[in-house]
Amino acid sequence: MEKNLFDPEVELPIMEAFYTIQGEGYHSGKPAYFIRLAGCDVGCVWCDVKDSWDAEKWPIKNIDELVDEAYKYESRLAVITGGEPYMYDLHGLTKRLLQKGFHVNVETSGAHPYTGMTDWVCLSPKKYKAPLDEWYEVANELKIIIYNKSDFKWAEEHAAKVNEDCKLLLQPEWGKREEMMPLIVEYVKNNPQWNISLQTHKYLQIP
Ligand SMILES: C[S@@+](CC[C@H](N)C(=O)[O-])C[C@H]1O[C@@H](n2cnc3c(N)ncnc32)[C@H](O)[C@@H]1O
Ligand SMILES: Nc1nc2[nH]cc(C(=O)O)c2c(=O)[nH]1
Ligand code: SF4
Ligand SMILES: [Mg+2]
Repeated sequence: MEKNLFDPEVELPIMEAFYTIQGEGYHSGKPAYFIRLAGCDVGCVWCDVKDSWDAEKWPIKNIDELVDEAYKYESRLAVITGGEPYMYDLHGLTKRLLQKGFHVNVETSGAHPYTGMTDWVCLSPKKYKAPLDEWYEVANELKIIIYNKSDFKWAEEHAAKVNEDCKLLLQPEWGKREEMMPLIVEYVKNNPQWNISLQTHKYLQIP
């Protein structure tokens, strides 16, 4: 990995941080403070935050100040996302959030090692850079993005690797949702171990 010019125990590159409603996945509908780390080397063609990829475009922010800002809001749920948050060691950020009484949920592709502490891990594997094996054991939720028909088979390959408590979710790629939703509905009706996840924040037009 590239050598960081900052100490991730103290500061991290941040694209944005905002209070909103968790729009997708198992915890959809819950108010949460989102921290979006800058930087991703996975390169999904359909990524909806490509602006996050180049970490150098974004400021390095102090972790204590970030967590103090999060603490001003009512919810004690924090979601760490990106970018790919595990490009960095998350020990410092997750420890500080937990000390302040937050539940710490993370969104990750699993392409980098697990660091720090979490209450909930949403693993969303990518064809462009496969998850490391360690993530299948820590994942609380497997969220597969359905971009084309072959992704159902690919989803099952990942489901075969996760732990037995892991929730299984299929989420349409946003640009393909009209084409893929009918297939997802049929698939979930026939394979009820899977549930549907929608990006409800996009329908609601909130961040
Ligand atoms: C932007 S990513 C950031 C976290 C991490 N890099 C990852 O991919 O899991 C957050 C979530 O959005 C999903 N996502 C990204 N672009 C999407 C799109 N166009 N349609 C549906 N879901 C998308 C990802 O699969 C992931 O579950
Ligand atoms: N409201 C809202 N919910 C989200 N859940 C996961 C998101 C992400 O980009 O990681 C996201 C996001 O960007 N906004
Ligand atoms: S891993 Fe996540 S942030 Fe990175 S390109 Fe893919 S969807 Fe975007
Ligand atoms: Mg998003």
